[in-house]
Amino acid sequence: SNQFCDAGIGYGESTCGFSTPSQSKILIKGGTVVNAHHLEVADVYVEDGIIVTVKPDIHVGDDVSVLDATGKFVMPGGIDPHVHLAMEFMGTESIDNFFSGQAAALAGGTTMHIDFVIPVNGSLIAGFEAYEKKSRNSCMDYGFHMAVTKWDEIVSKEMEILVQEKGINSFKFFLAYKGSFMISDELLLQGFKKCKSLGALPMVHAENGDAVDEGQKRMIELGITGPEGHALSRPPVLEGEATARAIRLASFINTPLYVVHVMSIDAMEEVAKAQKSGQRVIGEAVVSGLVLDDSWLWNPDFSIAAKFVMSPPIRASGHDKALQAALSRGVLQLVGTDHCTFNSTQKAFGIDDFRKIPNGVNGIEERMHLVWDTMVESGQISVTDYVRVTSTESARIFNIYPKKGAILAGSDADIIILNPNASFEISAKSHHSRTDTNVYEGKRVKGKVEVTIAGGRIVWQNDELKVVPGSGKYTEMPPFGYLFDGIDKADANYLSSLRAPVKRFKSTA
Ligand SMILES: NC(=O)NCCC(=O)O
Ligand SMILES: [Zn+2]
Ligand SMILES: [Zn+2]
Repeated sequence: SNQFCDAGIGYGESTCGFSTPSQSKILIKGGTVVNAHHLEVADVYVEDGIIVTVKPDIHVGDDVSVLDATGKFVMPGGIDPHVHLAMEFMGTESIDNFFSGQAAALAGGTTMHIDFVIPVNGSLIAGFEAYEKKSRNSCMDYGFHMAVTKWDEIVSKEMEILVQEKGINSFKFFLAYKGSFMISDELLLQGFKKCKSLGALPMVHAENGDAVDEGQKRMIELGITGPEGHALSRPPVLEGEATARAIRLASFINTPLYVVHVMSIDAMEEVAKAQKSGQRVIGEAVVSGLVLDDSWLWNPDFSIAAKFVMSPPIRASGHDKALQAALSRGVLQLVGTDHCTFNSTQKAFGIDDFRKIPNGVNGIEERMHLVWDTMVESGQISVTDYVRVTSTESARIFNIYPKKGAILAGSDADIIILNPNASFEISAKSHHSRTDTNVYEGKRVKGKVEVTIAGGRIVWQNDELKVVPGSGKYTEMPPFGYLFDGIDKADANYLSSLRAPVKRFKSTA
């Protein structure tokens, strides 16, 4: 049997679905091909993992697998910019590893994700090496962000090595999780400066960790120890404060900034305000923030309530709709998931104390469907905007466009075929994640990814996965992406304004 055949994962039938797909030539016929800037009815011809031609009426020989996409949308595979597979966190490890999480992703139309490397004892390089091992059984392409959790000359040097030699172009700073990942403003400033000098994008988890700590103590003193205490202990004002602080410090350094998982109106409005003043701030939505509300946290069944515990918390009804509107207005530019799954046993670590419930929800498999159903089916965004927020914008921000995020000649053959007329119900019974629950349980969605092609192979078709461990490639992401264009000119203008000579005289009075 295959060493990756993991009991509890239903990949295909008796074989675990590990028949090696052999289609090296594929023609997708008659679909509506959608890119972020344009949509047209055309055929797409793929050979050896690369898109060769996109135009109407392509004719091919018998050695080519033909897929009929008439009446369907042919789009770039999703890129999930925010994922934590096999993450050691809160005394345990998130249960989807690189293989199971990616298999789930592929079944849901996502063909690439960017994961967060966590340092080992503060060492970035040791963390990177650990993640190289974790990701060896990958079945789809992936990239890495790097978290920075302490500061010294070694860390600074390691950042250089990671950017210049290891294909990393983004660093995440946690303003929350006091006592573990949280960093000070001093470190944040040093980190921002270093990122800017390397052309790497700083990212922040924006919640005030000191205040969260205080809020948690307050809840425990009040005797509120259940999952609702999680939301009550870290209200939107703490997300708004940290978002504003990070944005203003980024402005002071004059670096672009990426705010991960914007979960509240408070944080979203800070992002909007900064953008309005011309600051380069990216706001990332996550699916849970767009479609869920916090009422679940008051569910009397602990195992139901606990599965919704993530940070920043899922907010009261109203924040979800406001975040959807922000996504359609362009205040939030892209959608991730923060997929970080813990099963019921792991969640139960916090049965007597919400502070011990491992934080995180699923979503890597559901994101493409939920964004389609919530945003496109409702008429809030166009089909081209759907491609932009689920794929293209990630590729542009992390500087891998148009290799990823486009259906263009020369791009990687990461493609989905979505049937807008099909619908299905999301359930832990049928999902492909290793976790035993699903925060979207029972939700019916319109629109279904019927085919996923990753790296030129058909990996998802007829509700069956054919995935190969080890077939996913690490995707290096070069520094100085588009967000850095012109930053040097702004700096030069600023410096020359400081050095404008002041004609000064000495007062004799
Ligand atoms: N979000 C969450 O609850 N878990 C993953 C770690 C993080 O992104 O903060
Ligand atoms: Zn976070
Ligand atoms: Zn996260």
